[in-house]
Amino acid sequence: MSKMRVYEYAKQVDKSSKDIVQALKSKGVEVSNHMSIISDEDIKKIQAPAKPAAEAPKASTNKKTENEGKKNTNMNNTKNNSKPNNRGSQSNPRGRGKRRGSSRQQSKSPHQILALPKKITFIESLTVGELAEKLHRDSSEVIKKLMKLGVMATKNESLDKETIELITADYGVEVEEEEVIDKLDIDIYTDENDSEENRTERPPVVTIMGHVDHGKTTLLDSIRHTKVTAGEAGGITQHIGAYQIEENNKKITFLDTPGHAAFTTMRARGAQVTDITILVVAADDGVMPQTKEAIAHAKAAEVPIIVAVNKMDKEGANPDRVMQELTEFELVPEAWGGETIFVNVSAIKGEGIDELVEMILLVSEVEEYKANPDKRATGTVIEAELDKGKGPVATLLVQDGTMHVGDPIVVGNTFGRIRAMVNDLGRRVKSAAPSTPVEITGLSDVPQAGDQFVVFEDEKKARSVGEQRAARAKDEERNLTNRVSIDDLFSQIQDGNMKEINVIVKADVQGSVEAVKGSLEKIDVEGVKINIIHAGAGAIAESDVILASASNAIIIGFNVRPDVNAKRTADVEKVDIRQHRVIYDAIEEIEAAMKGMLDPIFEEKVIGQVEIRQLFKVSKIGTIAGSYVTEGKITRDSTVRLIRDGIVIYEGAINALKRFKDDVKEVSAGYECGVTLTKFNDLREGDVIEAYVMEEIKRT
Ligand SMILES: Nc1nc2c(ncn2[C@@H]2O[C@H](COP(=O)(O)OP(=O)(O)OP(=O)(O)O)[C@@H](O)[C@H]2O)c(=O)[nH]1
Repeated sequence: MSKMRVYEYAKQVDKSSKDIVQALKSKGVEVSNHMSIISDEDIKKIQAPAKPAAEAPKASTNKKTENEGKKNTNMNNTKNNSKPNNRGSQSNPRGRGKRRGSSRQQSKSPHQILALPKKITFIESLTVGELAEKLHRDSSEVIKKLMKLGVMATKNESLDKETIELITADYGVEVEEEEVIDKLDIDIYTDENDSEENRTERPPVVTIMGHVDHGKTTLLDSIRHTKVTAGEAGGITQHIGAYQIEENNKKITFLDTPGHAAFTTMRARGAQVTDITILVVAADDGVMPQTKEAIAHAKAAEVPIIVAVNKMDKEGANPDRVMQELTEFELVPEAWGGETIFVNVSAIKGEGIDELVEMILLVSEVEEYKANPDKRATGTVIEAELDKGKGPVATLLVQDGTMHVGDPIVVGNTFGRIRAMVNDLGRRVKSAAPSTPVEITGLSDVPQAGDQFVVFEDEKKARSVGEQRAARAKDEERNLTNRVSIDDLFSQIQDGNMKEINVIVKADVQGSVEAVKGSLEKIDVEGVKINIIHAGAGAIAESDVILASASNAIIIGFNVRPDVNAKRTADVEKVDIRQHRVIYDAIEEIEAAMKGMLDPIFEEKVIGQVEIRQLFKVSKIGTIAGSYVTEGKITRDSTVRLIRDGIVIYEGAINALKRFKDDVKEVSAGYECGVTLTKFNDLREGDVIEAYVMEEIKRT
């Protein structure tokens, strides 16, 4: 009994919480409101010497009951006399059970006091009316009590947990929030039949990540060819998105879906499949943007990293430089006193593969990956597609338990019975142990990569859960009206739906990233926090959009553009990408949106993309970009942006747009053209010119 809330104490001594807060403050006790927690010592400070210490609970309870009784009688009288209609309207919107409650109240004589319940329960929230009913009190009485606490609520308004607790405490009624068990959560159907002794060693699951062209695919192929003997493979290896090798009777599972995508999509969907990440860094190129991104992903997932320094056969190979560069990311080689394993390899020549495999086994020995093969299987979807002949096919990674042909299964929002299983060697198998990837058929629909699966005990249950999950997913999709966008930030903040704004920041250079981050964090709009969930240098990638979609975030791009995939995904997922060239503009826009002061804006509409294929230097004119319109069209009067590797190099106007020798007004997709830009000559082959116009957008 050493701690209580201000309002509890206030009730005991029959004073208002406000008075108590003031009294406490005047004695130097730091309290902010009725919910603040105070100790016996604090209480002592404000107790007048004449008044005995806090009344014995018994006495105060009695007093309260008396009080409540009186109030209740009054309320009933008032209502009966002056508001006869209220009652009818009150029972209207209620459900059956609830109506019974109110009719019970109705049948009582106005003078008869209904006892308060000892305890009430609720799920998530209650409306004022529902709470009143549970307390056997009239709504207007509860509304008055709320007013006293400074809460203005109508009968149909929902109350949050804290307010429900306040009111019930005021009545001296116990309250408990009931946890809802989601019958459609497949986790609850996993096989409970588990114990530590049943868990045995399982193969590690390895993902290969690294910068474009550093040799991920070549390394995966090389490992597979070196370690899977031709005889075993029967000459045909099957691409199922993952494969297993065996070395010294120990297996290793490799995911060969592109590492980053696998990581981001799966992690965005809450799945963690990777045990070890191989970070491939080309010895002649060193640490590059995607190397950094890969490190960030692996670290966020707390997955151990083994560095494979690739392309050692190349003349310019400089493994020391790679090591040096990686120390900045806390990847320090053992030779230099660190803990990170570095292996020099040449994927193309198959050199260093043995050592790499050995190191993977070493890490897995240390980490002791375990699973229980004697229970119903659970795991994650690696890949899935619709096959014309076979129907939905999915590669599943069994993460725990053993899967058998014939098992009833729920996979994401679909279900089925496993008709056939094929392993990575293209062979039909009857069962799949932990860490084994298998391609299955027999599902009723195509699941998504990253979906979880659970083998069920009986098929009927699997069907019922699967069907309901599918229905719910459909509903959710329908309800996914709008993700957060700048335009509706203010209304969401106003509605109280938005307490935190998730933001992803992408900029051309790290310096800008830091600057944008810093300024965003400084924005101060009452009660709303900006939460930067990811920030980095480089183009806006699909993984950024997926992350934004998973966390309902806005992407702010500073001097960078989304690539094609990112743009497509952003359209589908309705992710708001805001692009700016001046940091101040970006900050101002967010701040204005948060305050509901957005000016009517012109929005840019990209009308086409042009790829520069060949350059012609003409002494008087400058550089002419021999180009090809890949998408949409380019017009003479459109504004253009020159993009190189996702970074905006130039923004301005077209100087001349020609087809052959003629000036033209516009050129459409599929045609070649010659372009010169106003006051800009540093064009390169492979650059992309994006043409856009500004359109006024009507706010809805
Ligand atoms: N000399 C040399 N070239 C290599 C080696 N490994 C890969 N390459 C070459 O580097 C290029 C890129 O290799 P990939 O395996 O496609 O690289 P990646 O990282 O999978 O590339 P993306 O899939 O585009 O991200 C190819 O031309 C390979 O032949 C190596 O060990 N030595």
